[in-house]
Amino acid sequence: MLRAKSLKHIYTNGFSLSFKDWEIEQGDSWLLSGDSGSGKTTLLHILTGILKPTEGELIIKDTPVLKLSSRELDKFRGQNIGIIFQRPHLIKSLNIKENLQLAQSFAGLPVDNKRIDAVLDSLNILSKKNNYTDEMSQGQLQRVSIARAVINKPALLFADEPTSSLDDKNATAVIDLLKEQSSINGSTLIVATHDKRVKDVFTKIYNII
Ligand SMILES: Nc1ncnc2c1ncn2[C@@H]1O[C@H](COP(=O)(O)OP(=O)(O)OP(=O)(O)O)[C@@H](O)[C@H]1O
Repeated sequence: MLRAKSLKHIYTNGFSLSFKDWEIEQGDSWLLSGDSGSGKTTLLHILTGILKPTEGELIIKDTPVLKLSSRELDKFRGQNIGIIFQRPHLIKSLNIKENLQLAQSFAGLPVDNKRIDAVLDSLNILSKKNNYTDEMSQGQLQRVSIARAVINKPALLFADEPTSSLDDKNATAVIDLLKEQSSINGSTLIVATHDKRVKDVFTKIYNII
């Protein structure tokens, strides 16, 4: 379902990163591992269409992602890829429900309030759907980020260092939640982290050397 071949990125200052080839099958759960500064975020940004690599090929669900126009790419990403960033990317002037409605519209999909309620319920924050982001705790905000990422049932669910700032108990809880949500939504999970505590939970590891 995802094939990355000969990916290479050269930053404007000349710093260059090359990535070994990667094939991801549907239903896999992958750990993207590597030391700090090895290129995990760079690779994650390439695979999610946020960063265009200097060279290489990226096929997701038979679509040559790097050949899409920016408008096509936005739509493709909205429908097929969910991303949980290190910090929540939510719009402060919208409440939680409206943030999720926006994620549906942005992907070119109709607003589906039943779906929004079901996702918020599965994450135990349904009662907070009319709250604004500054009326939520950090843990609740992280669950809203997960809700936003899975709202369109993405084929691929990516998370960038979701546990780095958490204690052992909460780190385990977040990984369990990501696994549960990827299973409910039929998404393939890829978690980038250098957090050694979560390594055992994944069936496959892509190591950046
Ligand atoms: N805009 C940029 N211009 C030049 N070099 C960059 C840029 N962004 C990142 N880099 C370099 O690319 C390398 C990989 O960075 P990246 O953020 O992908 O690493 P990472 O593995 O995610 O690190 P961490 O675990 O510390 O978050 C680093 O050496 C970094 O200095």
